[in-house]
Amino acid sequence: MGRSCRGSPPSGRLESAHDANPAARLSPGPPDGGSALRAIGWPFPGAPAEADDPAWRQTMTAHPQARPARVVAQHRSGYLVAEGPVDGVAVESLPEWQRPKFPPEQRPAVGDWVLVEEARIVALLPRRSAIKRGAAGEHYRQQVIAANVDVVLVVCGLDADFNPRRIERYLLLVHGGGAQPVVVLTKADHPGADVDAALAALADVAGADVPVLAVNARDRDSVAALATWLQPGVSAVLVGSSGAGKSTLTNSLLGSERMKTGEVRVSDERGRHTTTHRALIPLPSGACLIDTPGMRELKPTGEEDLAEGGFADVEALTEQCRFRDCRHGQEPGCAVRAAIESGALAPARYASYLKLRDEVDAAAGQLAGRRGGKRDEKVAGKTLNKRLDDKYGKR
Ligand SMILES: Nc1nc2c(ncn2[C@@H]2O[C@H](COP(=O)(O)OP(=O)(O)OP(=O)(O)O)[C@@H](O)[C@H]2O)c(=O)[nH]1
Ligand SMILES: [Zn+2]
Repeated sequence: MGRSCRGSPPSGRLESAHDANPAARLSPGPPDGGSALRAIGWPFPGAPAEADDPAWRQTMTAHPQARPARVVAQHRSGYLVAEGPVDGVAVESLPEWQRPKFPPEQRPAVGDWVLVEEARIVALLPRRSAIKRGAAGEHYRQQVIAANVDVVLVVCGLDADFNPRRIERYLLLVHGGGAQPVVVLTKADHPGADVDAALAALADVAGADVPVLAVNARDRDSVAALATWLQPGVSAVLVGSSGAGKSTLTNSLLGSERMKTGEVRVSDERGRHTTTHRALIPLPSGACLIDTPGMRELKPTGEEDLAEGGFADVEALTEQCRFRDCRHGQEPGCAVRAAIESGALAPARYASYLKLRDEVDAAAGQLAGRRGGKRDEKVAGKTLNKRLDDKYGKR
């Protein structure tokens, strides 16, 4: 979504006019017409039953007694869900989600919207976007880190943390998940910060469709530049390495000091209180931040597209090599080497491309193996390798 509009808010489709409608009174959901849900990222104005998404309306019609709620956390045998900017409550999962064979990426994750009836989830509203990563382990898995994310703020400090390669990686992984990435360079106020140099270093990393902003995360006025992407109904997440300024940014967006870890108490199924991380943070702007652990180490899932995910320039070069299976070594007519020699392609960016390409390929092979079932793993991997060879040349 919003991929073509540099600098414009992602909420155009979220704000289609739905004025007060008498049907709202008959709708499931809280009596306030949905504003409590809206504070935690419900993507549509107006009452829940008026959701501007036919699939959502259909699911809600099938469960007229149920109420929409957002998943805040996964729980031993169920989920914690919230119906507004209040503590989550424990609800039971749909039985099929508990089956060991059920694909983990199809189970609700933080940020998913579900329909709840008497402390039981009765349906999952179709996911509109997802930030996924490949999960390490013997069996290849995809892990949904956060669902229904509209905006991903890729946070990177303009100090020693500044690393175009890491930003590249985040952008590749965010791409394809359906969310708009925005690069936020913090610590612009540091004496050593060179904003112009950083923007130049990111010129081919963040394409025309990825806004880049330099801010002082401690300064509310500076952070106000993000308002465009944080309008009502928008769900945003912050990604970035430790110390990049995510908490500082969150506090400035909140306009008040908040505990660093945002601990809150929730009731578990026995009515006991446990302490947990607050996953949905309503912002004064009307947007909602999803703060979930697990965003730190992002590994490709195998579904990323290097050309569309920020490496269109390098992919285009590889297609100009004289030999289709060029390995960009000593072959004559190699467009990649020529570009590096002429300075048109930074060696570090090319190295990063190769590394990410290998990671994506490896994950894609495992993914194909998994999708094809255990027995077919080799065959599926071969087919995929052939496709990759056609695409990238033999390696
Ligand atoms: N001067 C200045 N300091 C900043 C800025 N952003 C962050 N800092 C400081 O950098 C340090 C780390 O910032 P945090 O907000 O804790 O970083 P974080 O990304 O939340 O780190 P983790 O919680 O470890 O993931 C703190 O001392 C902040 O005050 C900025 O834009 N300007
Ligand atoms: Zn070549």
